[in-house]
Amino acid sequence: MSYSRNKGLEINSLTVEYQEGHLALEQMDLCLPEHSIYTMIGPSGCGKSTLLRAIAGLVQSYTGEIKFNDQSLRKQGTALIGLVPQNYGLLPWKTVHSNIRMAMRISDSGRHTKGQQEQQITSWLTAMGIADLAQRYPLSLSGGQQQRVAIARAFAILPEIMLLDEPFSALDAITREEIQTIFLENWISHPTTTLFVTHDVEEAILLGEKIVVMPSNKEEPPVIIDNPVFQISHEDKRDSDEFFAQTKRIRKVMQEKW
Ligand SMILES: Nc1ncnc2c1ncn2[C@@H]1O[C@H](COP(=O)(O)OP(=O)(O)OP(=O)(O)O)[C@@H](O)[C@H]1O
Repeated sequence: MSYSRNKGLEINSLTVEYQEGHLALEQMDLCLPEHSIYTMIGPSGCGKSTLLRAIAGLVQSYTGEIKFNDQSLRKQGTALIGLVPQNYGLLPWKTVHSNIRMAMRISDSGRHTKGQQEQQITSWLTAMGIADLAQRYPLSLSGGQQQRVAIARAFAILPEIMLLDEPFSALDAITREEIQTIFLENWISHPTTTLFVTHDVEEAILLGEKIVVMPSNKEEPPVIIDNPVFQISHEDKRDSDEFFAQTKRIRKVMQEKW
């Protein structure tokens, strides 16, 4: 299936200042065409989480513009956004199932029947390998299990924009590879406009159509790198010459910009 690419997500001159004199982001510009997936890496404190939180509407005191298909995201309800935050963002007093169910109820606005929603929840929990945890509460789960619930919840609401803040950081290496594959398969069948923050260079190369490298100097613009590895079939990526060349290229940019 081919998707039209509208303007998508546009960040124009975004500046966030939590405390006077301390800029978390300074005049940042970035564009992600609709239905694209970009990965982002950057040094700690360069403003990656702040960017995701501003797009998601959790940070409102910013200057500049954030638009999706020409509509300002300042207006609530402009676009349905799925956010997987670093702290997972689960409600501790709700079970795993209820956490996902509630997000779907809020976002669905009558598009799907209760039965269809239940089917979706079961299918996402199964895909994430946590179907047996449906009736548990978040605080009784490991970090990696909570992370998988947060990912299942973000997928289940079928968002127009997906924002992920180091979503696989708490997973062991094998589970991480499995979930990366599931994640990418899902993105291919539902190509939501996606910005994926990671500290892992390999993960950035495996999952991004383009890779955004944030500089440590906030006055400098992000470096956007084309990623030919994205075109290679997922299981062959790690062993390809392009993957090694891309790793070298990105490390060089990191050395220059961090
Ligand atoms: N709620 C807040 N109040 C004050 N300052 C904040 C707040 N949140 C973040 N900051 C500051 O804003 C800057 C950017 O933080 P942010 O969390 O966006 O960086 P990051 O690139 O996501 O870092 P990391 O990779 O460590 O998660 C940092 O200097 C941080 O200390």
